[in-house]
Amino acid sequence: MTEIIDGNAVAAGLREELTSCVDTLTAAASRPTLATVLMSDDPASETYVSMKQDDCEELGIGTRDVELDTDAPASELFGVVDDLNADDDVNAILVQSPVPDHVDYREVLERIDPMKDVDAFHPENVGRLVAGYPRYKPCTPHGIQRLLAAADVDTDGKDAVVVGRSRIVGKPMVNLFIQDAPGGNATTTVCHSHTDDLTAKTREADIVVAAAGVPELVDGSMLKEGAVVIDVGINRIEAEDGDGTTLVGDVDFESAKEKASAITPVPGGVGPMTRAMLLYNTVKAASLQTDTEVELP
Ligand SMILES: Nc1nc(=O)c2c([nH]1)NC[C@@H]1CN(c3ccc(C(=O)N[C@@H](CCC(=O)O)C(=O)O)cc3)C=[N+]21
Repeated sequence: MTEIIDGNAVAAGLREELTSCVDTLTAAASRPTLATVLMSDDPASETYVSMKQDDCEELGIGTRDVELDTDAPASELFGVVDDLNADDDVNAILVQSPVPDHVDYREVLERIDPMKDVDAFHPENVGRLVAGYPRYKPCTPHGIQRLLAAADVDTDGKDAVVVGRSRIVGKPMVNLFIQDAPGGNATTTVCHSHTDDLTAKTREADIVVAAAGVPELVDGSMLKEGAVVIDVGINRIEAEDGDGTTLVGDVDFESAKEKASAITPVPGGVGPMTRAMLLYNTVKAASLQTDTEVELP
């Protein structure tokens, strides 16, 4: 029987455990607080940001909600980041991507105080991760490590194939997989759009992480029997009945399920874990900034 890894359930368990950390920090120091900055009219971005805000409220984490017009000058966004950096009541800052074309996202990321950078996208935090002493682990790959652990998948000595080399998923996933266990010590191959024979690589894998942003790229014929399949894709495509859009992953779930020993669904897999690890990093940020120890789950 193929295990369907329930990201909603694993994330809910983690949120529950984080609640006591939030209570400890609130009592001993101050309420952990996350600021979200949205500069987009994209309904998906709006939904993600409001889900993140709702998660915070559920745990007792404070929120700041900044929204900017998409035609505002970049300097206005920089000013918002500067103010949030300087605000001692704000522990964590997330500038939702994508930002409009006239804003250089890289400049935004480099402006965020690395101590408040709960996405772990600032070069200092990327550098620490690559060097092997991460401060914050990037939310999606960290969430994937937690999902694998929850499904009793030991990565140590396994062959992992990461499909996709993005800054926010593929690259940090590789870095976490090649670090020490738990969740690491995997022999890791990274594939991307210039990979000559993707199927030859994925067929060798004990663990496949599909993070290419290509709908249903990985199907059952590309998998080894018993592989563990993690689907990071969130592609909104036209519904088959022509009525609106539907959400599909980077994995063809039905055929992949026939081969896999365990697989994550979309929705309800990696997405909720990404949000849970953002809460985790926010709690960690508050703990670091207030010198208050908490036992992170
Ligand atoms: N600075 C920044 N940090 C991010 O972490 C970031 C970002 N920008 N920009 C966009 C991506 C995307 N992302 C998602 C997180 C959770 C779900 C999620 O919870 N999805 C649910 C619901 C999906 C739905 O119904 O739309 C699920 O998969 O079950 C999806 C997408 C974070 N991102």
